[in-house]
Amino acid sequence: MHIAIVGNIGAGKTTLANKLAHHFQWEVFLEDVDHNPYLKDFYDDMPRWAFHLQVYFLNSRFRQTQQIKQRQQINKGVIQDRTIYEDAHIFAANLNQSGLMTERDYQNYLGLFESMISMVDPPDLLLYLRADLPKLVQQIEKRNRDYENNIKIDYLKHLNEHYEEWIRSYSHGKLLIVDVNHLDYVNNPEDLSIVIEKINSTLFGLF
Ligand SMILES: Nc1ncnc2c1ncn2[C@@H]1O[C@H](COP(=O)(O)OP(=O)(O)O)[C@@H](O)[C@H]1O
Ligand SMILES: Nc1ncnc2c1ncn2[C@H]1C[C@H](O)[C@@H](COP(=O)(O)O)O1
Repeated sequence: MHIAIVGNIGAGKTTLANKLAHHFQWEVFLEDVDHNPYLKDFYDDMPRWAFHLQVYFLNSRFRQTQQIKQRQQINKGVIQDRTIYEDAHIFAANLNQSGLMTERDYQNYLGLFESMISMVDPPDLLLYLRADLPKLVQQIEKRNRDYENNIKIDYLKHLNEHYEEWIRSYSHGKLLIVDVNHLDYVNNPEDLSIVIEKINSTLFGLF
């Protein structure tokens, strides 16, 4: 079983991924953030570093998908924090449309993505955490990563628009949308139970 958690920056993916991994006793696969050599530079100067960051994320995410495939082959459950789809359909697309990644670099990137994607298995369940801008801002501030302090509201807004468009057309498998605006699964165990019930119901028909 493979559940992938998707959503905008600060939506609560990592927090939920860890909690679900604990609950189901499955392995968790997180994003390569702390050792990412481009992320800080990217936030300082997006046009300069957009292509480098996308290639880095694409490679690290692809490597992760292959590790997840191996776990699936031996019937291990997996919770994944963010997918390779989001790199291309959300982040790279947004950078290109916002004029922060040139058409030449974007097409080069998409060629690489297309070559890789045929080797990627979709998750059994895509769990989209939908959050409005105030919730995202509040949670990004709460996490307090210094390089994210200057993220513009417009950047988050455009990412949210891309998420909504992508989710509308998602067709690779089961999809569960959870509105997290009024959920606090950090401090409130009942809120976590609500999410777990929804997952069980969507995946196994249990409630
Ligand atoms: N539903 C929630 N309610 C309250 N706080 C949350 C919730 N989800 C996440 N948080 C807090 O918000 C911050 C960002 O969450 P995180 O899981 O790192 O988001 P993401 O991985 O989506 O970027 C963390 O400090 C986390 O404790
Ligand atoms: N593909 C990406 N392009 C740009 N930025 C990205 C990409 N994938 C992740 N990020 C950024 C967004 C955040 O600053 C960190 C971690 O993501 P989070 O949603 O907080 O887990 O990396």
